Amino acid sequence: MNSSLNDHATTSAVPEQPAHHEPEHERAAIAALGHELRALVDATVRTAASPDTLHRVTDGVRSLTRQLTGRRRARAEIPSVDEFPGGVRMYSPVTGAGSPLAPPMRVTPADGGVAGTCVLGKAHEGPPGYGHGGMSAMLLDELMGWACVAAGTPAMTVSLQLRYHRPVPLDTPLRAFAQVTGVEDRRVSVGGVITTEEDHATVLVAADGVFVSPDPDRARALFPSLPGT
Ligand SMILES: CCCCCCCCCC(=O)SCCNC(=O)CCNC(=O)[C@H](O)C(C)(C)COP(=O)(O)OP(=O)(O)OC[C@H]1O[C@@H](n2cnc3c(N)ncnc32)[C@H](O)[C@@H]1OP(=O)(O)O
Repeated sequence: MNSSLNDHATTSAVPEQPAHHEPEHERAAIAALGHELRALVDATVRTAASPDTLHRVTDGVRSLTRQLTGRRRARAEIPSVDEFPGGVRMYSPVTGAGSPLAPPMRVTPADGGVAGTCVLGKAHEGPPGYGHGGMSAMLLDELMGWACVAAGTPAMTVSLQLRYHRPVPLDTPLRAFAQVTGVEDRRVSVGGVITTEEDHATVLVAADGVFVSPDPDRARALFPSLPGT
């Protein structure tokens, strides 16, 4: 599960006949393209190439984009390769192996909560050499959503408070951690932090969030393609 409840789906093209492929085969292809696109994004924001080179690359990228033809996913359509809520989200802007925007963060269970590891690059920069504050918020929001799922209470963010103690370094292995701290009816309280992998004791960013499990009618309206809604 993750926080990719946005409109990126409307611009993602899918293979013309995805049903003919095994999910793992499809996921591998999606991840391979995502990997190359992230490399392209990284090269794009780091390059000092000449305008001529940039124009030539622009033409090449435009012709590549034209190859992603076929049926396009509808706005609220859940990809067949995904497991929502609570599993693989191939195009999540935080965890998605197929997303050119994602670091991507790898999520695993950890003592009483969930841990997320990733490296932010130049494309995620805020202050020179450090991560954008919005990226930290996005990483934590996502991971705190995963903590809700891990606690058996899938829920959406209704409030997120961030405290930025130290800048988050780019090109450095990071570790985020999130855990549910309380559940009251449909309201779930969640805490989260970001540290470096090297130094778990120094908190760079801390967050407190309130998440709410939508009532069944609201869930059906929000996620019409979710099985069981
Ligand atoms: C289903 C799982 C989906 C998982 C997706 C991954 C999520 C990852 C994290 C995200 O990024 S989510 C995206 C950003 N969040 C949103 O877009 C949520 C926008 N908000 C909503 O759509 C609705 O508020 C929501 C569906 C979450 C809840 O609507 P409901 O109509 O089901 O609940 P309602 O508004 O009645 O509120 C339920 C309880 O929460 C309380 N509440 C609402 N907002 C609150 C708030 N800000 N702080 C504290 N409590 C709050 C509210 O008072 C009430 O308390 P009581 O039950 O005691 O009356």
